[in-house]
Amino acid sequence: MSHQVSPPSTPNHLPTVVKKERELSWQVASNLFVSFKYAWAGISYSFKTQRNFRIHISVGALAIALSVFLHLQAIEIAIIGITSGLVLALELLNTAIESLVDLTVKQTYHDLAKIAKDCAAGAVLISALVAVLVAGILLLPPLVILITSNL
Ligand SMILES: Nc1ncnc2c1ncn2[C@@H]1O[C@H](COP(=O)(O)OP(=O)(O)OP(=O)(O)O)[C@@H](O)[C@H]1O
Repeated sequence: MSHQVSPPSTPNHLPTVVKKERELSWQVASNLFVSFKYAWAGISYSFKTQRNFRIHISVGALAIALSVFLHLQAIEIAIIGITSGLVLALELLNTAIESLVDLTVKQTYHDLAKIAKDCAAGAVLISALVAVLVAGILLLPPLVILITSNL
C-alpha cells in the first residue's frame, strides 16, 4: 500500500507567507522617509516615558564628550560609542517587549510575562555594566593622570 506524501514546501511558497504576514499589519511604512519617522517616534516615546533611557543617553553623551576632551584615540572613542549605543538599542527593545507584554496580558499576572520582562531588563543591565566597565578602563587612566598632574 502506498502512502501519499504532501510535497515539501518550496521557495515559491515563501513570498505568499511573507505577504500574508505583512497583511496583518494595521499599516506598513510606504517609504524609507516614513520608516525613519516611525523609528524617531519610537525613540521619542522612550525618551519621554522611560527614565532609564534618559539616564543612559546622558551617561553615554558624557562618556563620549569626556573621551574627546581627554584626546582618546579614535578607536577608543568608537568603542565607547558602540557600547553606549548598544545600551540605548537594548533599552528600546526592552520598552518594545514591555509594551507587547502589557498588550498581551494587560494588568493580569502571568509567569511568562514576568520572564519576558525580567529577561529584557536583564539584557539592558548586562549591557550597561559592560559599558561602565569599558568606559572605566578607557577613561579612568587618562582622567587620573589629568587630575594628578593639576594637583
Ligand atoms: N503582567 C505581569 N506578570 C508578571 N509579572 C509582571 C507583569 N508586569 C510586570 N511584572 C513584573 O514587574 C516588573 C516591573 O515591570 P515593568 O513593566 O515596570 O518592567 P521594567 O522592565 O521594570 O520597567 P523599566 O525598564 O521601565 O524599569 C517586571 O520585571 C516583572 O518582574
